[in-house]
Amino acid sequence: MSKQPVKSTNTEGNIIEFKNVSIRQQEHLILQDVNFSVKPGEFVYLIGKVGSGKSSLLKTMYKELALNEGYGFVAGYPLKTIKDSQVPLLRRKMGIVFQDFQLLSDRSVYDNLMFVLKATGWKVKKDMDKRIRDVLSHVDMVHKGYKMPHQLSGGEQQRIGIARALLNSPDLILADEPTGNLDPDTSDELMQLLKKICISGNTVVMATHNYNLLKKFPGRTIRCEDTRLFESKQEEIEFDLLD
Ligand SMILES: Nc1ncnc2c1ncn2[C@@H]1O[C@H](COP(=O)(O)OP(=O)(O)OP(=O)(O)O)[C@@H](O)[C@H]1O
Repeated sequence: MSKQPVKSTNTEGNIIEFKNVSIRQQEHLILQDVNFSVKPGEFVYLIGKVGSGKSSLLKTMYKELALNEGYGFVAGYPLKTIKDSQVPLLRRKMGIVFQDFQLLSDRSVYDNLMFVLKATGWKVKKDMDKRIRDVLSHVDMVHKGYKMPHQLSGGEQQRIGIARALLNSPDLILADEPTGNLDPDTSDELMQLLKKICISGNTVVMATHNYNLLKKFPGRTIRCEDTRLFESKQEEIEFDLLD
């Protein structure tokens, strides 16, 4: 009998749910009383000052940081009880986009993407080629597969970072300061791309410092402050206080 695919949502219909979670780095308490949930298809910003815990929260979601206190559920998996052997399965349900792109500099765009497909169990060359073409087309980079990363602009490299995140058709995109190294126009283009990906059915959680983007592309905003999370209404965000 074939295995049923793991359902991405919990019984409450949430793709992410945290209840009474505390997050620590080493011994230090970074966030406490973390309670929030995200429905499939939502776009959620995570904001807060430098060191307020945005990356730590994202890392907890992709199981780079252990969740020891409270209940955490992400894309089908309970974070506290997930087995080590299941972590690759969790990671396949999500695409992660980093500020510094994290492309392998010694190989072409195509080979960067091929590397991830091979590492995640793809075997059939024809299917792999098609998937690479599809994700490159999604980010308008279909003719750049032969380029080396250093031959691309920062914005183009980040498009490849997003293409890589999409390879395994994830339900969830986690983006940690994806526009942090980009100029304002390129940041806008990236945002439009992430919004398009969200509209096509993905859930997106994006940590950002870029409050101009928040003004231009308003959305649900969760703020990390003084070790706690707060839902912020757009009009309540004191833009000048956050940088
Ligand atoms: N590996 C680590 N070991 C110990 N402490 C850490 C580690 N990583 C982060 N911290 C600390 O945890 C706190 C939260 O850091 P985190 O990176 O989550 O914040 P952030 O809001 O994402 O900040 P930034 O906006 O600068 O990326 C900071 O005080 C940081 O120094």
